[in-house]
Amino acid sequence: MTSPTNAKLVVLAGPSGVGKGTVVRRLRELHPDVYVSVSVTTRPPRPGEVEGRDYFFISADRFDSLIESDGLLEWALVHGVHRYGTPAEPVCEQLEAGHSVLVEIDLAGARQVRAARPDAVTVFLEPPSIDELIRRLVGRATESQEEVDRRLLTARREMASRSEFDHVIRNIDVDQAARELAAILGLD
Ligand SMILES: Nc1ncnc2c1ncn2[C@@H]1O[C@H](COP(=O)(O)OP(=O)(O)OP(=O)(O)O)[C@@H](O)[C@H]1O
Ligand SMILES: Nc1nc2c(ncn2[C@@H]2O[C@H](COP(=O)(O)O)[C@@H](O)[C@H]2O)c(=O)[nH]1
Repeated sequence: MTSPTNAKLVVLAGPSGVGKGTVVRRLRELHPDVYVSVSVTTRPPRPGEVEGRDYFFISADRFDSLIESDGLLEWALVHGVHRYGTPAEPVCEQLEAGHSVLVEIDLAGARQVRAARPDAVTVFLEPPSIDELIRRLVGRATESQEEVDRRLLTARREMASRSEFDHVIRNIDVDQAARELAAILGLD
């Protein structure tokens, strides 16, 4: 898989609740043509999530088939519960067509992409503080207390990995963070 043009593969990672989804939504408002990969997941949809927009919600058997057929650029068991993966084909197609691609994934996935595609540009989105991260995760109110605790445990490990990334964006203000991400994607 090569990208003959200036098309970039940009990986956005960061702890659960830091605001990755929120920043990517703002990026899409600013740059409606940006291509954002849609992951597959074995997690059930949350209220309001739309198939094919937020995720492709698939069965564990289907996920196994995608792994076996090399259909995923990367995949991971995230927070020890559900599997998530990046479908390889649409990413390759976009890059070959000269379009930059943004993938929003966890730390394990970011490491796999970096190994498979050393030309990928990695971005870590960090919170202003751990207390603010907790406020955001709890305030979102989409997870049980048990799940919040699990995500915070993972978050502490992920925060320690920030120096592995090519860029670090501190998500204080959503608009500012989205503009910094756009600049990395070469959209400004
Ligand atoms: N800059 C910000 N200031 C204040 N609140 C924010 C900011 N960015 C995001 N939030 C809020 O934080 C919460 C978590 O954001 P979001 O769901 O985008 O996180 P995430 O990193 O995508 O999480 P996950 O990895 O679990 O999917 C949301 O309620 C969102 O509105
Ligand atoms: N390795 C991958 N991680 C992914 C992918 N898609 C999303 N994610 C990460 O999962 C967590 C949890 O997401 P949620 O929607 O259940 O809150 C989040 O941190 C995402 O970054 C993927 O394709 N591969």
